[in-house]
Amino acid sequence: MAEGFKIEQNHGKSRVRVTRVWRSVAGSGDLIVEWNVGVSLFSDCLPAYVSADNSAIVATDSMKNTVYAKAKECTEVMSMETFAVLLGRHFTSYYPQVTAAVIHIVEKPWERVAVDGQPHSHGFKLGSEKHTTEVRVEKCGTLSVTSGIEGLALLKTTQSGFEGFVRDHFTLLPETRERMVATKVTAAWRYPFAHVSDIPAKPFCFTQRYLDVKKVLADTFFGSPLEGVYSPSVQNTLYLMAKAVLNRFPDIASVKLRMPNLHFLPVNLSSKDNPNMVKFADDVYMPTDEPHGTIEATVSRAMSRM
Ligand SMILES: O=c1[nH]c(=O)c2[nH]c(=O)[nH]c2[nH]1
Repeated sequence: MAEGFKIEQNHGKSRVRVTRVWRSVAGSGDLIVEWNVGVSLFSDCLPAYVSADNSAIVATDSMKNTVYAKAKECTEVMSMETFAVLLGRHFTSYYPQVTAAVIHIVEKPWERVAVDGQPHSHGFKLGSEKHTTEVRVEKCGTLSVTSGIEGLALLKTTQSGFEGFVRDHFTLLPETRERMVATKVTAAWRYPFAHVSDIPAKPFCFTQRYLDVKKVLADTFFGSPLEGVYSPSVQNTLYLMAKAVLNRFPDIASVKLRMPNLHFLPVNLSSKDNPNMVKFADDVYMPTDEPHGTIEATVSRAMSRM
């Protein structure tokens, strides 16, 4: 409470870009990660807002420097979830006035290349979808860790339709059992670690889990290699994808999926003189993501915490 007003505040540094290289990691050559780090600190610094007293403020410039200093200290390979917990623990234990820290990281998808079928010891190329994490650490050690995927672009040329929806005065869309379906999945799931002491020591468990969840999501979207699986709507496919993740990983309590419906519109072109210039036969489409449908849901186990 200040001067009769309530103020909730936090401050931090966004888009701190850091690259860490670990040299000659056993059996695989150099390892590189490129992280885009966001730090938000919740601290008792009301006087800065109310009476221009900056004495409790941790400079956002110092937060940025801390990211580089801690990356330097990480001499062993580390997942970005573990790095985020490490940063959160540092900020909440080093500064008395900091009550909580939220660390957000997006990893740039550098992937090791193969040359003549052999993994390259120090060559990488950029992939597409990104691994994300958000970690909140409280001073008392209470923890929340979510991980996610951003930009997982998936497409099927068939085995998709959309029927039985509301038809009214404004409806033009024909019903179909044959269409393309494409999306760019954003996913987030929460781990069960409730305290900083619960974080597992195994360095790759978060990274491996990210790869496993991504595979379950994509495999469920596509179905088997030859027949595939029919999608009656993006909504139903989203639900089946989330359910598959929850069934496969009992320690994940809830999954949030955002799946835009990126349209491929049938192309029919005609004029009075040329009525059949381009007649659509499931072959020529106009891709467009503007506008696009937005389908989003969080699927949880009953009694989950997310
Ligand atoms: O899978 C779909 N879900 C919708 O909600 C929707 N709405 C729409 O126009 N096309 C589609 N497709």
